[in-house]
Amino acid sequence: MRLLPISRPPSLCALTIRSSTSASATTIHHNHLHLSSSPSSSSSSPVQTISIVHQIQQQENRNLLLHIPLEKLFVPPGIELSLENPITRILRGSNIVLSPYAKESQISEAVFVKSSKGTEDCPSDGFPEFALVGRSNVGKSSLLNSLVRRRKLALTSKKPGKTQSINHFLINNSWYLVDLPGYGYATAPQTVRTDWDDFTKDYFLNRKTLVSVFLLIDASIPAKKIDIEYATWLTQQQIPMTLIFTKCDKRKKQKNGGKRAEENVEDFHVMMHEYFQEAPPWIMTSSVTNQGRDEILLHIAQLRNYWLKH
Ligand SMILES: Nc1nc2c(ncn2[C@@H]2O[C@H](COP(=O)(O)OP(=O)(O)OP(=O)(O)O)[C@@H](O)[C@H]2O)c(=O)[nH]1
Ligand SMILES: [Mg+2]
Repeated sequence: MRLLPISRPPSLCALTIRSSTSASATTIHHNHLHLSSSPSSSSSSPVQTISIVHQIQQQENRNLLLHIPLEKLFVPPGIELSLENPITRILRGSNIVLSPYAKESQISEAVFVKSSKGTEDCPSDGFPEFALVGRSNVGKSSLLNSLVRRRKLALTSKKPGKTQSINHFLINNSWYLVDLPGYGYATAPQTVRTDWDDFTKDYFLNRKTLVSVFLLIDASIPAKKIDIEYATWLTQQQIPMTLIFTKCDKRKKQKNGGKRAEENVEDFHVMMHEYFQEAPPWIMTSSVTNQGRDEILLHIAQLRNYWLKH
């Protein structure tokens, strides 16, 4: 098995940490991060260099290494990374560190509850919820179906603009997945589109039980300006956001920019770099191969369980 590193700008390759003790080295075991101390020969100052290496199994059986600097990891609430706590699991195909809160992640029941036209109409039982948003056709409804392992719970379509309201799906009778209308192009008239945008943004700003917005980005094409704008808006409004890269199963095509999914993901991070003070959680997925399904469910579980306890 040959592991090929992805080329990337130097700024994204490694994090340098000042340490009061001797310099340290990092050993990576697949998705585990293992920090350990060892003397450094290349540096006279006590400096520690750490990078996280990710192994991503590609559809065509290529293995790629994805380097994630420590500062770009998403450390969920409830844990701290330190040399005293040396082995930490990173969710495959993501920058998300696993915490002890990631319990009871699997879905045993999913029920469509209601379609709402505004935040006030949404269910009022206080259960925590996670909302899927993204450009029309990015794969929101497909991802929801993949997560709940039902082919047709949320309606999908090749034609953009299928989902037109706030749709609540009750999971395990204790939390919600919420399917939202897409932004960007849609076959609906401009006035109706503006309406969706308004009520979606009002929902983000005013929904008290919203734990995280899942912003879906199509990884089979280069990032769109509108995705950057949406991510920036959510960040500016301090709305918790997880970036979900979709369609990672698709092969690269010249007409779509000629880049592999992980290269488009990397480009997106580079473009967003200046807007984020802290790295948001991100994860690579496919609703065709179900890549990332268990990982998203673990991510949801740890955010949800922490939210319920605090
Ligand atoms: N290859 C591939 N195709 C996908 C994936 N996810 C969705 N699609 C396809 O993309 C198209 C749009 O999927 P939807 O799930 O309806 O997209 P949506 O974001 O809910 O769209 P709107 O409701 O219109 O905003 C469909 O033809 C899906 O089959 C994926 O992971 N891989
Ligand atoms: Mg949809």
